[in-house]
Amino acid sequence: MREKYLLRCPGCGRSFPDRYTLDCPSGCDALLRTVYRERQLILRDLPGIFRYKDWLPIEGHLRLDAGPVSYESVGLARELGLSHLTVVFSGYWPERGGRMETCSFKELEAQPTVLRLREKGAGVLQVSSAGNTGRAFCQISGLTGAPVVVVVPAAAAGRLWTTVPAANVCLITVDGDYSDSIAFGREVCSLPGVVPEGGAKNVARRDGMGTVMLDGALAAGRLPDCYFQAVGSGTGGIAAWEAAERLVADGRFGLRLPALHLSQNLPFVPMVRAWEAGRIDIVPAEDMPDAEAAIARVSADVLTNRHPPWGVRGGVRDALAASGGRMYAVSNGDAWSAGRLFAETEEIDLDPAAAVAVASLLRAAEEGLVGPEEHVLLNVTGGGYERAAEDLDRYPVEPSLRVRAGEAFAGDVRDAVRDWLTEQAGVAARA
Ligand SMILES: Cc1ncc(COP(=O)(O)O)c(C=O)c1O
Repeated sequence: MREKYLLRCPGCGRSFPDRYTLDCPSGCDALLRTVYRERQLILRDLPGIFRYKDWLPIEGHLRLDAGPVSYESVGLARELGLSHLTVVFSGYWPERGGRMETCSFKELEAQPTVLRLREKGAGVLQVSSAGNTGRAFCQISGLTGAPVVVVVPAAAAGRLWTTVPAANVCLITVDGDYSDSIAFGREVCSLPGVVPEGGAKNVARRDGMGTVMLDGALAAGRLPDCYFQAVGSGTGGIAAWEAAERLVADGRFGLRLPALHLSQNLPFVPMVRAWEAGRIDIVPAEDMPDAEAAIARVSADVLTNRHPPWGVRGGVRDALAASGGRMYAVSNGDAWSAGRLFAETEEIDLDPAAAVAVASLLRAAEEGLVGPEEHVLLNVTGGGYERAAEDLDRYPVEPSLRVRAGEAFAGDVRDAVRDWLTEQAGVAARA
């Protein structure tokens, strides 16, 4: 194969070149995958995730040193009675080399996504988010100058900050929840030149998140037996599975896929319920009854996606089934205690979502679902907020537009976004 990579549809088996393609041209209900020319992992002498450039859908790299950091746990491992616990940390922890200044693994997806879009010349990115993803994209916009339209629920606007000025962000707040932001974002993409980020369909997002598995396996010298992560969309779990399949094909890291141990935060646990009931589709009445009330009660609200890529070919359900995985429902109380234990034993504060993953590992160790000699990878998807608040500047991202509940993307609102796009095109032409 001449190209660095192709996209392949697991539905119809067709392969084709990438044009920031999010869907199979034949219309299959499947997540496209990247197939790279290099079958073995080559490490590049580049910063952050670009060390893994050969397995990212990009040609160049960004000069950003913000990748996952992996280390062998001592304190938490002793507490849990595990002999081989690799922590892969995404967040701010300078002593360990953690330089994701917005404190979550969403920076892993934002970096290759912004670069892929720029290389494909596809336009201006639109991202809908409940907080962490939007913040990560604002940060990468601030660092690279890439324009981005971010749509968030009004209640989440306070989570949108960066540690560098971000002058090329159009932040739109919507009176409503995450699903309303997604719906409004879709309308914004009807403007010529605005491209949806794509969520789980975006191969750059998944392969960026997959660097957690690559980094952890390199640090341990082998693939783990079990992988722990808290999930909302489950994209990180799919990414871990795909990266592990690549490492199996490489041949130097072991031949068995790690079992995915994925967790959600009670009372909103649609994927746990669908998995336990053996359902191919998430049935709202069964799997997320009283969704609004349930979402309001979780401590980790970034885990409350109502439309995860569950039953789609190559989605979360396939990843769990292929790897012999399992799911955990974690209460707020258990997550809180696990977060405190992690802070005591490893000496860094956690994002509430990462605390959910630690709680699931605690339960697995207690119940013998992982053995003391098994190799475990714990994906700590966010943390270091306290350190970041002490060390770093913080720039709130101010909303450019505030949209009322039910307001259509039309008239003045549409004109305002179009004017912003024209202004951005002028900035790009002058650069
Ligand atoms: C800190 C953190 N952890 C975990 C998740 C879940 O990620 P996903 O389900 O997309 O893999 C999120 C999602 O926003 C997050 O912000």
